[in-house]
Parts: sequence; structure tokens; C-alpha cells
Amino acid sequence: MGSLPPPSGIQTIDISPLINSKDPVARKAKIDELVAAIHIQGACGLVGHGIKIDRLREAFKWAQKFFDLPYEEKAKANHPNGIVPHRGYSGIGREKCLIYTEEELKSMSGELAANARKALDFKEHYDTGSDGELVHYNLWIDEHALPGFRTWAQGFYWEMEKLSRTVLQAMIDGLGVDEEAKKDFMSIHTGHQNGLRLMHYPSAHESTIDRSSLTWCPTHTDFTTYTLLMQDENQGLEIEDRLNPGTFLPATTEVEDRMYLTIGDFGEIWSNGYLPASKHRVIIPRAADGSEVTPKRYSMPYFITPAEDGICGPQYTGKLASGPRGKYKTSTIKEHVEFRMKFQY
Ligand SMILES: O=C(O)CCC(=O)C(=O)O
Ligand SMILES: [Fe+2]
Repeated sequence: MGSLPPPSGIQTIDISPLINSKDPVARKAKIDELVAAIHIQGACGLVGHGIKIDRLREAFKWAQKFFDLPYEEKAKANHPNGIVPHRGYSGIGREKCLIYTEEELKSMSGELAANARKALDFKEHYDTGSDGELVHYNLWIDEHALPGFRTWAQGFYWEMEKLSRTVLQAMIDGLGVDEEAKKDFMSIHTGHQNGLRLMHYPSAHESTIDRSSLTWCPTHTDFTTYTLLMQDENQGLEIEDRLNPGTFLPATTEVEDRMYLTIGDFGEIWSNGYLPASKHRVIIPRAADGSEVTPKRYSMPYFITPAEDGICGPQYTGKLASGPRGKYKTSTIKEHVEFRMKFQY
């Protein structure tokens, strides 16, 4: 019998042995399964990650409460202009560049006005990082506008950081690169440069949507090492099927606490392409039968990003030795982030 074709689709991996087992055999098997899955698709689903369903539900409640605030409150934490790491509130239309008046954007930052027909990146979001990050500081809304929000956001950030470090270590161990490269790459992931993003994709009247030009979020890769994505029950996220390039697979929502892991640019560069960056997009779902209004959606990406003065370049040891030489260039994290940000804000 010849070798089997690679498993199709986006696989879901139960990583509980990485969270709560000390058995080296079980851990190694899980690491190999994880690396094999993301080698093929640049993405996988994760369950058994140790973040409790109640904690995730609580997080989505905070996100909803945040976006329900009046525009003026959210705008007190407005994302700064220019090339800076993601921090603060970005209202609808902010992250991609279609021209609206201030008034139009304000009125759309709840539900889209029925008569709004211009195309745009149809989402609002709020970015936070570590309060201990020394160069880039968080932008918070007033405490009295949403008491407890800041404390929750920092607590959740660090809970996700712990999980993300476990997964990062597993991915790196599974690549079999030499010890020095491993140590270097882990050391530039200090935990303080990650990002917790709350996202709200509003609903809209079906008749106002021109699907040829309007999406919730167009196809992109993340400029991260990798990203952990949490989403509510509403569909929208699609991940490119690398076995059928140009086609997309829905990141389905029927498992409430499944997260999706997507490799970002730094993961691809450092692994010399062995873990490819996942192209993904978020499409606006159709309105349910009998309804004129498309569903809204909340999601929460947690971006795992190295320190900006860190250096990322391709490694050629272990499993990465078989990859091409010279395809990826070595640069500081800052250079690459600035290059990507130029096209976003
Ligand atoms: O909302 C989602 O499911 C994905 C968001 C995303 O891809 C991003 O913010 O980079
Ligand atoms: Fe993304």
C-alpha cells in the first residue's frame, strides 16, 4: 500500500495531555499530532486547553458589555494613528481605509444604519496588551463606564498567556530544532507583547450588503507567531484549505469551547515554512430564513507576538532542515510589524 494522503480539513486536537499529564510518551504523541496538523494546514482546532467554558462565556459577556457602551465612551480609548502596536478602540471602518465622515462612522458603531451602502471592513474591535509592557501602553476606557473591565481583561490576558506558552513550547519541541535556537525563540516571547482583541461584527439588513465588496474581514495572515481564536456560536471565520489553495473551510462553531490556532508570519518565517501562516477571512453570514437581518458575531483573537526588538529568521535544524534556503529573510520583529501596519491603519 502507498502512503496515505494527508488528513483533509481542519483537524481538532485534544491537547489535555499537554496541560495536565506528566507522561512523556503521551506528551510526545500529542506534540507530534499537533505539529503534523499545523504543518499541513497552518491551523487546527484545540480542545482540552484548560480554559473553562464558564470563563469563556464570561469573556464574551464582557466583550458584549464593552461594545454596548456609547460610542463616546469607547472612543475615549481610541486607537492612535500611525504605525503602533494594536492598542485601544477601533470603530467601524478604522482598520481598513474607506472614507467615511465622522458622523457616519459614529452612527454605524452600533448597528449598521439601514441606508448605509458604502463598502467597508465591517467590524469594531478593542485591543489590549499587558499593563507591564514598557514601551507600548494600554488605552483603557473610564473605569466607571464599565467597572471591573480592566481587571478582567488583564486577568484573562495572563490566563491566555499561560496557555499560549504551553502550546508554543510544544510546537517548538515538536520541530526538533537545536537547543540554542529553541532557547532564543522562547526568550523573545516574553509574554508582554501578546494581544487580546475583542471583536464585534455588527448585523446588517441583507438588502444593504453588497457581498462583492463588503466583508467582515478580508483574507489575511496575522503578523504573530500564532493566534488563538475564540468565537461565539455565530459562523463567519473561514480558513484557507492548503490542500486546495484558494478554497476556504469554515471554522465551525458547534463545539462551544473549541479555539482555533492559526500560524502567523513569524511562525512561518522561524520554522522556514514548515508551519505555514494561515490565510483566513471572516465572511458575513446570510440572514436566517424569514429574517432580513444578518446575525452579529463576537470573537476574541489572542495574538502571540515576540518582543519588537527580537530577531526572527529561518531555522534550518531538525524538521526544518529539508526546507528551502534563503526563501525567508531575517529581520527584527519591529521591521516586519511596521511593514504590515502600513497597509492597515
Ligand atoms: O474574528 C475572527 O474570527 C478572526 C479575526 C482575525 O482574523 C483577526 O483579527 O486577525
Ligand atoms: Fe486574523
